[in-house]
Amino acid sequence: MKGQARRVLRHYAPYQNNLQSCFPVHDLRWSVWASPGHQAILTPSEMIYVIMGVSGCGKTTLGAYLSHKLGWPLHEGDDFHPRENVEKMARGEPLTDQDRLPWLLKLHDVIQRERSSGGDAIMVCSALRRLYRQVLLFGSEALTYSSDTAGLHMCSLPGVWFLFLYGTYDLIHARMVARRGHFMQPGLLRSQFDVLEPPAEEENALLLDIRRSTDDICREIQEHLRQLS
Ligand SMILES: Nc1ncnc2c1ncn2[C@@H]1O[C@H](COP(=O)(O)OP(=O)(O)OP(=O)(O)O)[C@@H](O)[C@H]1O
Ligand SMILES: O=C(O)[C@H](O)[C@@H](O)[C@H](O)[C@H](O)CO
Repeated sequence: MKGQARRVLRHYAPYQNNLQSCFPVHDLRWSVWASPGHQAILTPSEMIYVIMGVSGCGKTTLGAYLSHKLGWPLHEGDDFHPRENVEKMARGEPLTDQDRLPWLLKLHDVIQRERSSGGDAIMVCSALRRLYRQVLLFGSEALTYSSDTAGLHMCSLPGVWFLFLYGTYDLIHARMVARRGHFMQPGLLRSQFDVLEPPAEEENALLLDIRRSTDDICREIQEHLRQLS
């Protein structure tokens, strides 16, 4: 068992009898689930960074860079879109919630697999709306809660952090126009901003300004990782 996991178990042992129901401990990289009369169960979940933001904000660029720096596997969300979605975007039509849902569920499965195998990983996914992020974390369960309940209780999972790349429309549009050979048209950027719901703090989000270089952004993420360890 890892040193950190041992420390976590020691810390929570005295409180175990007072716990009324199963609950996740949110601020730890290791997931600990405890319930009355049961030993805390340690599940193997290391860190998963989901790089999010509108099209053209630099997700793929940062994902590749970070994956190389950290030696973590990279899951590129675009590779999981069904062909119809890619064709739709290439025609200049924005995706709807219905188009995105099966894609988000597939990405949820990837996150689940990584969490249960205890590996670190990076995922690139626009994750524009809060509900999309909840589907990434909780799968179809996120759809069965009312928005109030979901807003209160289903906003984060231990060991999964959203890295939100933010910047102005003009900066991102200029980068998209300069980019070559990508199916996503700059004309779709406005619709991406229309749908975007920036992540709130309780969603385990780190906000990263895209005016900085990829290397600078990467350093901040490495610092974040050091602080959590
Ligand atoms: N920090 C940065 N500084 C300057 N240019 C950048 C930076 N990050 C990315 N770029 C450039 O911006 C463009 C968009 O980046 P990228 O393709 O990584 O965005 P994306 O969010 O993955 O887009 P999409 O969601 O459409 O696939 C690319 O041409 C890339 O080289
Ligand atoms: O949610 C969405 O609308 C899509 O994921 C888009 O963000 C594209 O996949 C991406 O931007 C193109 O690479």
